[in-house]
Amino acid sequence: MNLHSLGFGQFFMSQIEDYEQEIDKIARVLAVHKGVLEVHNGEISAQARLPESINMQPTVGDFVLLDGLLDSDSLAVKQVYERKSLLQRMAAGNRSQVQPIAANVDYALIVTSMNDEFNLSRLERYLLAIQESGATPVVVLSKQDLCDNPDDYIEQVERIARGVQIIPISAPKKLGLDKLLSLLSPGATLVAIGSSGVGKSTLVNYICGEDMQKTQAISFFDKGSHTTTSRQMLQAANGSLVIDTPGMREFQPIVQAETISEAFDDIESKMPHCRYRNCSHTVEDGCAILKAIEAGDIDDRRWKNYQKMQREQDRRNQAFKQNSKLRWKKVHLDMRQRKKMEDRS
Ligand SMILES: Nc1nc2c(ncn2[C@@H]2O[C@H](COP(=O)(O)OP(=O)(O)OP(=O)(O)O)[C@@H](O)[C@H]2O)c(=O)[nH]1
Ligand SMILES: [Zn+2]
Repeated sequence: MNLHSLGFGQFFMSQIEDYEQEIDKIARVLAVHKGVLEVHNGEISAQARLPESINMQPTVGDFVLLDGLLDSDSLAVKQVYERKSLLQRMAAGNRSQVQPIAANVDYALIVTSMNDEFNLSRLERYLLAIQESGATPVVVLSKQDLCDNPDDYIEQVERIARGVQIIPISAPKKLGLDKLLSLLSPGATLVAIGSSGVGKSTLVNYICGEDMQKTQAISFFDKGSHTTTSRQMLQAANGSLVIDTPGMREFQPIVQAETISEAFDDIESKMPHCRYRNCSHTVEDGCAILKAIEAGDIDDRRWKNYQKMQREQDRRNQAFKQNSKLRWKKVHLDMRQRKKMEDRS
């Protein structure tokens, strides 16, 4: 066991300035608690403090440089390495704050159950966030044992997620496990995301093996003292790394305009065919979108979701702009204040 068995590779090596100095002080973040990180270097785990002056806020899956060896008494994070991928969303409740979910993920499993919980618009939103993150999305359709028509669900997903692997599973019937396991390779990182109760933790236990706690090389912190409200990384018996996340009630992905355009190309490619250049696609005669919806070429649901994501993107841009304006205002005020003080002295 070493850092490489935790997914450390060339991408991170190339960021190391002084190999001899740094390599023994690098670790991966297993969990984040208030101001304290649980880290592991493939051999031992440790806790590290998070100074306020850090270059970026670490999250589960990050590789960090510490200020000492992992067996030191008191450790702090010195640096967070650039990420291979970063899954994030807008914080629920605070519409101008970005919340990282997991870093350096290879596969992001969107878990959704084949029952009333199933929601294509939400799935679309998860898919866009993953596309933006740099990870590969996989759709896991859970609770197949409770469903009479799994093929209906699979077809619906296929329509909105072209080229994305779809894996129907049942934990009690042990269906789909082989397909899931084929994604796992030593050092690969997976994250499971989705609403509460869809079976993420069940899936993670399923992947990691029932007797995970015993077989695992990574010794995990006492689960009893941390509630399942926090994200954490576990290691499966075959050496892949799996991140469990708490259910998300509200999911606003952070996506660039280009990502939206790419994902909704079926919609945007019709817009130039509207009769009027500035068509609002609401009431106009000769609107290609309205026509396509009417003809059933575009799903009304998908159109609404597209519009919602566009609106959210506009609002985010506004909020970010506002934030940076405020920051600059403060910088200028500080500067003026300092100048005054200097003038006086
Ligand atoms: N019948 C059936 N039940 C399942 C399956 N997977 C999970 N469950 C059950 O669904 C319930 C919720 O499963 P969890 O794994 O805790 O769901 P979760 O997504 O981790 O939920 P949160 O931790 O709240 O986000 C549990 O009672 C599981 O036993 C499945 O494939 N079939
Ligand atoms: Zn139009």
